[in-house]
This record gives sequence, structure tokens and C-alpha cells, in this order.
Amino acid sequence: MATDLQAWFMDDVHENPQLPHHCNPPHFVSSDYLSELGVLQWKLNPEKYQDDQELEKIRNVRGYNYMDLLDLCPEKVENYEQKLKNFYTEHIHADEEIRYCLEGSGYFDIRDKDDRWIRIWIKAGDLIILPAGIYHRFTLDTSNYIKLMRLFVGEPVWTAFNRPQEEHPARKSYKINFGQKIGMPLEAH
Ligand SMILES: CSCCC(=O)C(=O)O
Ligand SMILES: [Fe+2]
Repeated sequence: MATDLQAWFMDDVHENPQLPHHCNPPHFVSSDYLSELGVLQWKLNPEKYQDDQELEKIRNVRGYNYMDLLDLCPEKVENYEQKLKNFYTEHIHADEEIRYCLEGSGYFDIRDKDDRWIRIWIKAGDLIILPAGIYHRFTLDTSNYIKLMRLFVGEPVWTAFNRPQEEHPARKSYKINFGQKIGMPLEAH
């Protein structure tokens, strides 16, 4: 389902990742372009996440039988600083990354076909699916808080494989499925 979720190309400034990092002028990215990169999104009602038919349907159709909640604040997360550091290190997974924002907000950054960073601003009600093999990272925004639902098919595996991962099977499949130019021109010869 189309959402009002905002996404934009990032500038090249490396200071304070929690700031928006718009280009000047801002260059927004459409949800069509996100879906071309394999990113799916829904807008749900976060207040009824415990009894939401729409969420149930997504979970049933896609087989997301595992669910847990992640409250990203120093009091509730062990090794908070280290975890945030790991989240912001560019990586891929062997599986989809499925996150549903219940409270607060944050930034998922993904690489596009030309290896540019796109910043996706997730707020309460946004459910986002990143495909296996897409390079990405995560940071809190200046609100400094997010509560996320994590979904998974079967026993969850959160293993992050930091870039470069061009030989990883999930990376190879991703490039085939979504025509990434990086290291693999798809043009016919
Ligand atoms: C805080 S959830 C998003 C961070 C991430 O990319 C991950 O958990 O692998
Ligand atoms: Fe991840």
C-alpha cells in the first residue's frame, strides 16, 4: 500500500547522522522508486497493533510467525551504544528485515542502484520490509527514541554481514532480482 512515508537522497556530510541530511535543494524519492529497489511499505494504525486485521493479513500472507518488540532506549537495551553503532554500520542480511514502527521515529538508509544513500524516515504506523541482500543501516533521528516490532519467518536470525559482501548468496540474488549496477552491469552486450 502506498504511504506518506518520506524518503530522500542524502548529502555527503558525515557529521551527526541523526540529523536529516537532505541535499540542497532537497531531492525526495518516490515510493515507486523504493519498490523498484525491493523495499515494501505499509501504513497501519500503531494503536491497535495487538489486534489489527491488516497486520495479521500481512503476517499470514508472508509467513511472519515470529514477532518481538524492540524499545530502543538506553535503559531497556543491553549494550545500547554498541548496538546503535552496529545498526549504523552498512550491512546486509540473508533474509528480509521487517520493522514496524509503533512509537517514535528513525532513519533507515538504503543504497540505490547507483550506490547512492537514500534515507527513509520511519514514524509510528510505518511498516517497512527491506529485501535480503540490500545494503542498509539504521539510526535514531533527533527524537532519540523508537519502538519497533520485528517480524520474521521462523526462528529469527539477526546476523549482519558488513559491506563488502558481493559474494554473499543473498547479495547475488538481490542484484539479479533488482538489477543493481554495482559490480554487475546488467546491460545486454
Ligand atoms: C533497529 S532495527 C534496524 C537495524 C538493522 O538494520 C538491523 O537490526 O539489522
Ligand atoms: Fe539490518
